[in-house]
Amino acid sequence: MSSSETKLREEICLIAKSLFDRGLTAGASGNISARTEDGGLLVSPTGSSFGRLDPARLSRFDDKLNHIGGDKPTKEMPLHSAFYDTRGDKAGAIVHLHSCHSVALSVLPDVDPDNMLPPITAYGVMRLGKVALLPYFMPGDPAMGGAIRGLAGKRSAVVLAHHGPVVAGKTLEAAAYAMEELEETAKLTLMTRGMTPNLLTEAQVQGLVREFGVEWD
Ligand SMILES: O=C(CO)COP(=O)(O)O
Ligand SMILES: [Zn+2]
Repeated sequence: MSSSETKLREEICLIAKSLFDRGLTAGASGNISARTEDGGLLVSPTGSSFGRLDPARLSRFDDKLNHIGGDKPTKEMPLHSAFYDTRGDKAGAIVHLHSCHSVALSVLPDVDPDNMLPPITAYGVMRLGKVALLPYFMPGDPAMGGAIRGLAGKRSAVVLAHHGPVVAGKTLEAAAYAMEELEETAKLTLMTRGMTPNLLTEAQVQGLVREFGVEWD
């Protein structure tokens, strides 16, 4: 095994444990994947806990998405592969969690499905762009992949209603950072709901879009 793959396996498990330890996903929920140097994928096994992923047991796929090693992969492979297929180089890793505030916001009325998070903080806008709210699907339903494909690669982050957020990043670290901003922004949104908070203005949002190349179309 290449040293970069050994390093990536360790990074996946470290980041997953950090997310789990801070309560961003509980029990055996969530899944994570990252592109390997040879164009394949490393993926968390189905039924595994983010608190105890084992680098040696991660599911390994080749560049044709054949399962070539490790434990049985997450049942959300169609979700992950839809992001990789539609976002090209912009998707080097995918993180899916069951994060409390994101899920709470996903079930409230009057949430804009095209842009579910109000522009409260600069980092929320910078790291996420517009976040789409997708309808409910049963966990493992391959139709989730179809819903992601329907976004045509224009969104790096979505929330599945009654379920949880999914974020694609260029790197695993970028995907994790964006995921943390998503959950923090959902929390701030709930904390300030009904209080008519001041939001970033359209001009301030557009300034971030230009300066940081945020996807906002
Ligand atoms: O979050 C999950 C389903 O949406 C967890 O499923 P897996 O254990 O198969 O990854
Ligand atoms: Zn899930």
